[in-house]
This record gives sequence, C-alpha cells and structure tokens, in this order.
Amino acid sequence: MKLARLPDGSPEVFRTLQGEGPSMGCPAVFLRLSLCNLHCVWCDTPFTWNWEGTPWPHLDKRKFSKSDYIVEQTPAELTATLESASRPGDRLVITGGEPLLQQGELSALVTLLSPNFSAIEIETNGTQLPIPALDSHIAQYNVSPKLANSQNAPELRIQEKAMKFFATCERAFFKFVVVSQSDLKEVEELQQRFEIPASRILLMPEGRSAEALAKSRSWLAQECLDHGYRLTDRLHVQLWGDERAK
Ligand SMILES: Nc1nc2[nH]cc(C(=O)O)c2c(=O)[nH]1
Ligand code: SF4
Ligand SMILES: [Mg+2]
Repeated sequence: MKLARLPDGSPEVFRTLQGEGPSMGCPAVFLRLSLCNLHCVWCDTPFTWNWEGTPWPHLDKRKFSKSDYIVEQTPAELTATLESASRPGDRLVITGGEPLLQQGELSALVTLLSPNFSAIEIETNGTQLPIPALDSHIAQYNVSPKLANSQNAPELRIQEKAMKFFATCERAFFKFVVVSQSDLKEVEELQQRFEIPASRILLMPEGRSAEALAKSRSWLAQECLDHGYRLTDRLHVQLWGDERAK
C-alpha cells in the first residue's frame, strides 16, 4: 500500500484524539494513506498528492517528491505497526489523501485488524464507492464532499453513485468544510439533491490555525442552529496547530 511517509521513513501512524466529526475527542490510532484523486487548494495534506511535475495549484505553492513522501508496506507489515501503536479501546481512523483509492489492500488490512479496535472509521472525499469486503468492517464514514471553494471541477468532486451510497448509509456522516457564508447554499443543494438527513450533516470551519478557525466559529454555529446541522471543530488544530502526525 502507498502510505504517507514521515521524515524518518516510517509510515504516518500516530495515536491522538479524533479531531473532527461525530467522534471528536475519542482516542484513536490514525493511518494516513498517500494519493488523492482531488486537488483542493486549501488541502492540509498536499504531500499526499501535489507531486513535482504536476500542474495542480495550491495555496502553499509547494511541490513534493514521491520518493520523500510515499512509503510502501503490505497489509501484514502495517498490521504489526498499528497494533503496537494502539491501546485497548482505541478507534482506528484511516485517512489520506483519499484512502478509498486503495480499497483492495485496505480490505485485507481491516480484516486483520478488526478485533484490535473498538471501531474503524474512514475519512473520505465521497467520490469512491466502498467495496463490500471493506464496507463490512467500517463502523463510520466521515464523508467530506468538496464544494466549489476547493477549486476542483464539479464533475470530479461530486460523484452520483458514491454520494447516493453514503446518503442512504446510516454509518455515514457528511462533514462539509465551509470557508465563507456563501458555501451554505451549496450544502443545502447537495442535501436536497441526495436527500441527506440534516442530522447526518456537520459543518466544519476551514483553517490550519486556532486563529483562522475562530474567525468563522460564531456564524457557523448560527448556520447550524438555523439548518439543524451539527457543528464540528478541528480539535487537533486547536491543540497542536498545523503540526504533522497529531
Ligand atoms: N487528530 C486528528 N484528527 C483528524 N481527523 C481527521 C484528520 C485528517 O487529517 O483526516 C485528522 C488528523 O490529522 N488529526
Ligand atoms: S480531497 Fe482531501 S486529501 Fe484530497 S486534496 Fe481535498 S482535502 Fe486534500
Ligand atoms: Mg486533515
């Protein structure tokens, strides 16, 4: 599997509190996979996709070399790493990049790991349909469909089949990254088009510092009250800023 590589050469595996979504605050081991099919201008993990020689624009104006930022391991190798990083009762959160680009190997991994974790969550951009061999092990999807503020083309960022699957899946929560108040119209349109229950919609401020998050908190809270949505913070950013593997 292609995994995000830390400076010491090891795969990006870390134990922390889930910082976003319905299980915010829960102790969890995180695994960060490399590769993404989208290219969000504000992405906080551009080292999973913004490779040297590619044309993708990003606010950081920085490119990454694949050899420095990808490490390969088999599901069996990773199982040992994840087990030794965990404590009893931990959740496992699989993120990226877009982890559902490597579903075959992910299925093998979660089959080996299921008994060791209280629940397995996947963070996804909602463009890929989960395969049954993987889906049967997943307790929660944190689906973050991208809005126009990400600057991806609409036909790339919204995929009908996958969105329909997640909209009807009670284990899927939709976490929209909101930059400005005008984004709310798009959230409402997606809610109506895919008939997503308001109780499974969360709004999350965009930001890689506590100061940036604080700017949108009050009006985002009011939007949640007005629409019956949930609010999620980015707890890890409040605690540790933009530090990697936290
Ligand atoms: N603590 C913590 N919580 C997170 N929730 C989603 C994350 C992500 O990068 O996908 C993340 C992350 O990187 N750290
Ligand atoms: S979908 Fe997620 S990982 Fe991919 S570019 Fe957007 S924010 Fe980054
Ligand atoms: Mg993140």
